[in-house]
Order: sequence, then structure tokens, then C-alpha cells
Amino acid sequence: MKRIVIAPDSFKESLDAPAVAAAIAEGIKRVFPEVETVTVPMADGGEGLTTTLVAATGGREITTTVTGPLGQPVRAAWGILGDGTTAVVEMAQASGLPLVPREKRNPLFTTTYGTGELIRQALDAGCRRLIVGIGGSATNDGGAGMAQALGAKLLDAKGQDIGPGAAGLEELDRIDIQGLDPRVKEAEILVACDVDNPLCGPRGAPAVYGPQKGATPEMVPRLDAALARLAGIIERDLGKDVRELPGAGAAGGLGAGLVAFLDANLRRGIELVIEAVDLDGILARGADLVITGEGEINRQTAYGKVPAGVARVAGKYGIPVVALVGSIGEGASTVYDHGIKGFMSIVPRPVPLAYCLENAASLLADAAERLVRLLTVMNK
Ligand SMILES: Nc1ncnc2c1ncn2[C@@H]1O[C@H](COP(=O)(O)OP(=O)(O)OP(=O)(O)O)[C@@H](O)[C@H]1O
Ligand SMILES: O=C(O)[C@H](O)CO
Repeated sequence: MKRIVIAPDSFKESLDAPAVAAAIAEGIKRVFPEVETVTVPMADGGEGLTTTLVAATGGREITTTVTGPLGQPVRAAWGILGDGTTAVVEMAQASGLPLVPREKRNPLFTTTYGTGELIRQALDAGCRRLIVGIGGSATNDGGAGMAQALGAKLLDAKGQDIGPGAAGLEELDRIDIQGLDPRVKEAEILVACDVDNPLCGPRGAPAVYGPQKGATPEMVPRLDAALARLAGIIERDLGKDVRELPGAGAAGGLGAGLVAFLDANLRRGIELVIEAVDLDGILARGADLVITGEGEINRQTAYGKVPAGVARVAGKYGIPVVALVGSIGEGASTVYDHGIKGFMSIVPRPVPLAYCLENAASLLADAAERLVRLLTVMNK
């Protein structure tokens, strides 16, 4: 073995993607110090997009204070990529679920206003190409708050600005985008969606992701009706039907709002990241092996998660792909049909999850060492 490309996702709640890649590289070097390890941290649209793209392109992060999901000030980072002109904004930084304490989670009231403020800051900095990562949200406002932060008017029947969250959408009567920040029109906005759900209905944002944000079963139809109301008024006042677009339902309907208000393009997050880090270019130079990974490998993995995306690209160059994972979930074996030749858990013995989360870096390095030792026995 001469060259190994390491292209993992983050392990949620334990390690970000650059740390996962570094730990795997360390484990390989213990056995094969002479092997070239190329670390390419990956992401989809959710948490970690900014760190990943900034690290991959040699860009920089800027930390600022914006309006959090409940209206409180929060510290949030956005990035300028290595090209100096592309901004990366991650909604989870401003409007993400971890920013709301469990007992306060209520998508009727949470807003994406802070995400709009981050977009405005990127425009202020002169960026006219923006990658907006959406996923991991605390919100269900269809991007209404984001649009308000950028100057759109969302008005109730009395001509007053509607309040925050899905509850505000219930009062929505009309939309006026005349006051929208004019720099939005000059900008190319690409959206990295972590999922491809439509806005409403059984596969829509409230039904599928509402409960994790604190929605009770009774609240879900109310949230769904609020987004349907927004979509209807968008169609009437802005002439766009955003309901069924894949990704419209990502981040509580922010996908739909970004298309409606900012004329953005929705993309699968993993595909956008593959392009941004030039995974094709890296693999075209050849490698003996690609190691990918994620916190839990399961049935979802095959549907556009990082390991499946990495395997698709590696497949073009005939490079075998294996995965190191925290947990092996239900349906994990479906990944064999998507180009992943094998996977191994980093868990060493029956230990509590908390131990694995805390010690993920050393467990990963040990597992990487075991993996490459196994992979080479037949070649000796
Ligand atoms: N170090 C670890 N050891 C064991 N299991 C882990 C570890 N880190 C994460 N996990 C498991 O992975 C789960 C998170 O999965 P993952 O990191 O793949 O994120 P996800 O929720 O599937 O989101 P996405 O893949 O879209 O980012 C955790 O709930 C936990 O069960
Ligand atoms: O934010 C959310 O609602 C989920 O991550 C799906 O996008």
C-alpha cells in the first residue's frame, strides 16, 4: 500500500470530521509509517459543513453574534473558502437544535432569523457566491425568519410583521419582497441539504423532523398547515411552487424559503461537498484504498450520506472503499450494494456509549490499525 485517502463524515456528538480523519491516519501510520495518507474531511449539509469546507480549502472562519432560535444572542461561525470569494454559512450555527435546551424546544416559536443575519454578513464581506448548509435545525418556519432578516416583509392581515416561528406563519397574509437586500440578486446561492424531503405531507419537514425538535403529536398537523399556508402565499405572491422540491423540507422548510426568497439552488449536501473538496481530483491521482466513516452506519447511509457519496466517486476510479463507524445500525448491510466493500465498528468491547463518545479518537486510531493490518495479510 502506498496511498490511502481518508474521507469520513463527523461522528455526531463525539468528533468533527477533521478529527476523525486525523485519528484514522494516526492508526495507519503506526503500522505503515511510509504510506501516504491523504485526509479529506467530509460533510453533508448539517453541522460541520463550515469547518469541513474551510479546512479542505484552506479558508478561514469568522465568529460573530446573531439571533438564536429563541431570539437570544448566540455566537456563530461562518467561513470564507480558500478561493477568498465563496462564503459558507451553516444554518445549524445560528438556528441549530443544540442551541435550544431540551425543555425549551418548541418549533412553533423557533426562528431562522439568525441564519439570515449570517447570510447578510457574508454579503457585507463582499461574497457573491454562497454555500448555505441546511440541516440539524431547531426550526419549522419555512425560512420566514431568514427572509425577514434580509428585508422581506411577511405581513399579517393588519399589515404588521408576523411573529417568529410556525406560529407567526399562521398569521401570514401576504409577502412583499421589494425591500429585500438587493445584493441577494447578485449572488449565486447553493444550498447543501442534508435530506431530500418535500415541504409538507407524510414525508414533509414537520412529520419527519418535527418530533426531534420538540413537536408533540398534536403539534405536527399544525406545523404542517403553517408551512402549507406559507407555500400557498409564496405561490400567489412570488409565483413559485416550492412544495415538492427535493430538500424543500430540509431544516424545517428553510430549503423552500431559500428557493422562494433568495432564488437559491437546492443540492444534495454530499454532492456539493464532493465538488467543493475536489474528491474526484484527489482520487483521480490514484489510491490503494479509501477509508470513509460516520457515527452510525445504517439504512440511511445508502441514501446520500457521506460514505455512499464517497463510494460512488471511488467506484469511478476502481478504488475499494471501507468504512470505520461508531455504531452499526439497522439495515447497515444495504451499503454493500452501494460500493462499500466492508465496515468495522470502533467499539472494542461492551462499553457504554458515553465511553465511546469520549474516547472516539483513540478508539478510531486503534480500529484503523486493526483494519489495515487485516487488509494486508493476504498480500504478504
Ligand atoms: N464514538 C462513537 N462510538 C459509538 N457510536 C457512536 C460514536 N459516535 C457516534 N456514534 C453513534 O452515531 C450516532 C450519530 O450518527 P451520525 O454521526 O452518523 O449522525 P446522523 O444523526 O446519522 O446524522 P448525519 O449522518 O446526517 O450527520 C450517535 O447517536 C451514536 O449512536
Ligand atoms: O434540520 C432538520 O430538520 C433535519 O436535519 C433535516 O433537515
